Amino acid sequence: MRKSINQLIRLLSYLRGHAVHFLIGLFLIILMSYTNSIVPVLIRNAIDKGVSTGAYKVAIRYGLLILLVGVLNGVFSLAGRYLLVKAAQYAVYYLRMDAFRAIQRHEMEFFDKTFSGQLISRITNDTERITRFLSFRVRMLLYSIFLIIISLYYMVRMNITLTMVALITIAIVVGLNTTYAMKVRPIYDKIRHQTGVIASIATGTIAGIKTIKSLSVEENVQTKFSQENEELYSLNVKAMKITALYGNAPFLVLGLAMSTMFYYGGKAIIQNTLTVGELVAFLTYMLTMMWPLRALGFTIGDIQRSLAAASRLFDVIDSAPKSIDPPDAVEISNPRGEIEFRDVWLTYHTGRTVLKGVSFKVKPGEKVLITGPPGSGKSSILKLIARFYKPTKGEVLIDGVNVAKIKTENLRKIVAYVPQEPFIFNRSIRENIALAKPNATQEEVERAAKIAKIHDFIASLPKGYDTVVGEKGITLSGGQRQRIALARAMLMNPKIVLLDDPVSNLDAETEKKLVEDLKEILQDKTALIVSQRLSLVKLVDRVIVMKDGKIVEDGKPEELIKKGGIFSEMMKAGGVYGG
Ligand SMILES: Nc1ncnc2c1ncn2[C@@H]1O[C@H](COP(=O)(O)OP(=O)(O)OP(=O)(O)O)[C@@H](O)[C@H]1O
Repeated sequence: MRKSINQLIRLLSYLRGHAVHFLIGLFLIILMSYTNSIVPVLIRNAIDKGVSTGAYKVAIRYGLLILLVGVLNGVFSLAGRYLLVKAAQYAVYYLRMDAFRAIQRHEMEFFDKTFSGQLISRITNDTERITRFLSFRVRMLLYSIFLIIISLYYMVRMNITLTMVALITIAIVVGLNTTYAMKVRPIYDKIRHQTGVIASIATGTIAGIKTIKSLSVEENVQTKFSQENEELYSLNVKAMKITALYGNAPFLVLGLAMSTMFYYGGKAIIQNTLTVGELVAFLTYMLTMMWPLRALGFTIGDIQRSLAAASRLFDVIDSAPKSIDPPDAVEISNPRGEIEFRDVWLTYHTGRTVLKGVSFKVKPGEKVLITGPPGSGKSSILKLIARFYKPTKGEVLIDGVNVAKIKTENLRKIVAYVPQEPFIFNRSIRENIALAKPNATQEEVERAAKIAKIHDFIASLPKGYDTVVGEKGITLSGGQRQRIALARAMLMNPKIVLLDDPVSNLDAETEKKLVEDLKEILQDKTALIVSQRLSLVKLVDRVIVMKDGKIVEDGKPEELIKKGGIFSEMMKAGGVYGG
């Protein structure tokens, strides 16, 4: 309970900038409850003081008053809803931004451990639920509660017995709707989950369509899809059955209540203890309250769920580091590009230790090939230099400074990491290259593209640097993607370049060309290249061979060949490790 209250306070604090809008909105909703609940009283007066006594003009006057109240009600509803929705959207805008920023501050391990679908759901579904809560649910709750209270006040003043009938009806309808909400909600949850399952099968199928087609497994995929689709169908039917049952029950209760009111009311009219106008007013109250009563069951249940959604978002925000930089972060103003590993150990969150006491030093400007069997920890070395992960033990240093202490912005300028399968965003080539420096000039972008030897290709496209690539744009070949990624890296003029398997996806010809060009691209840089392809040997001064998380060979390529160890065997085998 205490936690829920704290979460509610924290959620409401996001309304800060629009608190006045929110409060006026709430006030207007209360006025709306009031205008709605006095209509039956006006009807009573129109009947008792006008129609029943033959005072036609009085009846007309009340008729006009009802019209005026109706108009006011519309105005309050419109303005109240507008203000509340505006305030809620504003709050959720900031909440969503906070969550998004926090997600980006999280360390790589967080993404290893968290399903991406879950994170997407935080930013989309959970924020949507909170918007609904702050704008719609809060409005309904306030409206319903005030409407019921004000209506009961007028009812008690008219007739106690009929008020008792109304109270019993209220209790039954709220009870029925709460039960309905309890029964149907888990099914709706399952429907939401199942829709997600179906969406992920569809996404996976579309993303992997080439593999599916090449293996001719369309039927298997269809069978799986069909099973999940059937499950969704039966869940929807189940939800519909419950809705049909509970959705109509309140009308039965209402019918019973109205008959009872006629029974007692009729008698009371004959005994002169109730007027016709009062009976009509009671019946109108029952009709007016019906919708708010039905909504109440859902609204009450939804508060807890909305707060749970808020809590999930707050967890994402709170679990992120407050800043991506350590408090005592330093800058290296004139980097030389020296790298050192001092007895580095790395254990991933899975518990697997992939680096076991790795020590080496790379001189500024040196080019090093890191090779070895799959899973021996080669890429992990690069990831530690780029500070995607922290060593479990030991130190990684650049120019003698522990990378953990280097300001992130500074580190990103010094070190460029080009992943094995660079991600090309669905934007223009210019934007893709200028990703790390969006305000880069055309000259800077072109210079980077020229260094990466992709400028001529880009210039040959009809739209040049404005050509959109990726989904819905032109498709780039593996080699072109690598070059765009290299241009992206070169734009920052880094001192250290880390290439993770740069030629693994390339055909022999493209590989040869890239290796030739890399010589020039990496000219004045320190470079660490992870690869099992020996074409890269001619590019490097030194080779480090990894095996089972340890360095097993380290030296000049010629020396290692002479030594006759793993590396010389690889050379003899003529290429890919073990292949
Ligand atoms: N983020 C991660 N979380 C958990 N385990 C990981 C992670 N990254 C890598 N691993 C595991 O660590 C081991 C070493 O991975 P790494 O990518 O460093 O090896 P590698 O030598 O570069 O392999 P390959 O040549 O196949 O790319 C592998 O067993 C891999 O499954």
